[in-house]
Amino acid sequence: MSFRIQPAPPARPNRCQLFGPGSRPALFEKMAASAADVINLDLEDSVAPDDKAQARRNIIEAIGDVDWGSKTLSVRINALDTPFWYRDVVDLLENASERLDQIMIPKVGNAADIYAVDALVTAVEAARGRTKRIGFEVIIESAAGISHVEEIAAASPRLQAISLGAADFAASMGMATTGIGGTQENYYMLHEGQKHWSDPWHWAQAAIVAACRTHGILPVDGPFGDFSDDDGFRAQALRSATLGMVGKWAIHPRQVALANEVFTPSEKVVAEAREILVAMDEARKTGAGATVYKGRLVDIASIRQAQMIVRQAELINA
Ligand SMILES: CC(=O)SCCNC(=O)CCNC(=O)[C@H](O)C(C)(C)COP(=O)(O)OP(=O)(O)OC[C@H]1O[C@@H](n2cnc3c(N)ncnc32)[C@H](O)[C@@H]1OP(=O)(O)O
Ligand SMILES: O=CC(=O)O
Ligand SMILES: [Mg+2]
Repeated sequence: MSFRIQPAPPARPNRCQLFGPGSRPALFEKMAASAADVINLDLEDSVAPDDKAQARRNIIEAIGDVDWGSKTLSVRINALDTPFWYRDVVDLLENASERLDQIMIPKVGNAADIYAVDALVTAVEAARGRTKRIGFEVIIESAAGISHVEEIAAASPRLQAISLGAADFAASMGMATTGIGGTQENYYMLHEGQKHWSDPWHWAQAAIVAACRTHGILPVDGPFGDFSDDDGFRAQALRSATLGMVGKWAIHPRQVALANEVFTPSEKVVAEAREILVAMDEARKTGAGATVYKGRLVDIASIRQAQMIVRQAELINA
């Protein structure tokens, strides 16, 4: 471990982030009643330019009027290369109730993007005497974003979560696909005449996880576009969880239960983690740093792995 201890990420569940367009207020109560940990009301790409102003009004009203329970409530603003984003920030922070937890900044390309939003948010908060400090979450979904992911993760103490946005990421990278996440037909290795599919999102996810873990931020997998493909969603989510991500977006309500299932450690996994902690405690009493659990090595690093799983389970059940 470096001299600088790895900071812990925000201690809240983030297994599923359910999105809905701000231009469809009829969905808001349904989103609030869902089992998602985080709600993302969208002002960006699911809202047509002519509907942006009305969507802002819908969202501001709903933040105060809808019972969002204990969910984390987030609004995705428009990107910094549009004429909409400053008005999103100003209107939200001047008019929305303090129930709002976060704003999500899409298409961030470098730390300066976050600095710019932070400066505006800080000024409006001070001017309006808002007592609750708004958190940020961002989407890495461009070549610039992934190239600067570490400086982005370090950019603001407001930052709570970073998501991979597979759709815009693919577009920015010039990837030969119109699919949003998941297996890509042409991304395979050939071995003795057999195709073995690889994961084109893997490296970007791993880079995001590393940047997030370095700076105490939640790494999240973004959208999976084909909402009729439950198995495909589950496979993508399982890969993300294995890499260290804590949750995944749902762009349709049927994906919420799938994300919750994958990102909630199963009873079996938690029981095994607890057994490893007990085995290592026994080993410690005999002065050993390593022991055998179910025929395999466990050592002091296994304590940290097991603790991550137990902590995640405790967070969800809190
Ligand atoms: C690449 C990106 O940026 S992804 C993030 C931005 N995109 C989004 O926010 C899109 C979010 N999703 C949606 O807009 C919609 O789910 C769509 C357009 C994909 C599909 O909408 P519909 O055609 O209405 O879906 P469908 O008919 O299957 O809906 C089934 C039920 O779920 C409800 N529902 C649909 N979407 C949502 C949602 N996002 N949240 C909550 N409930 C929803 C419908 O109202 C319907 O309810 P009912 O049974 O009471 O009538
Ligand atoms: O905003 C999300 C994406 O995939 O693009
Ligand atoms: Mg996008």
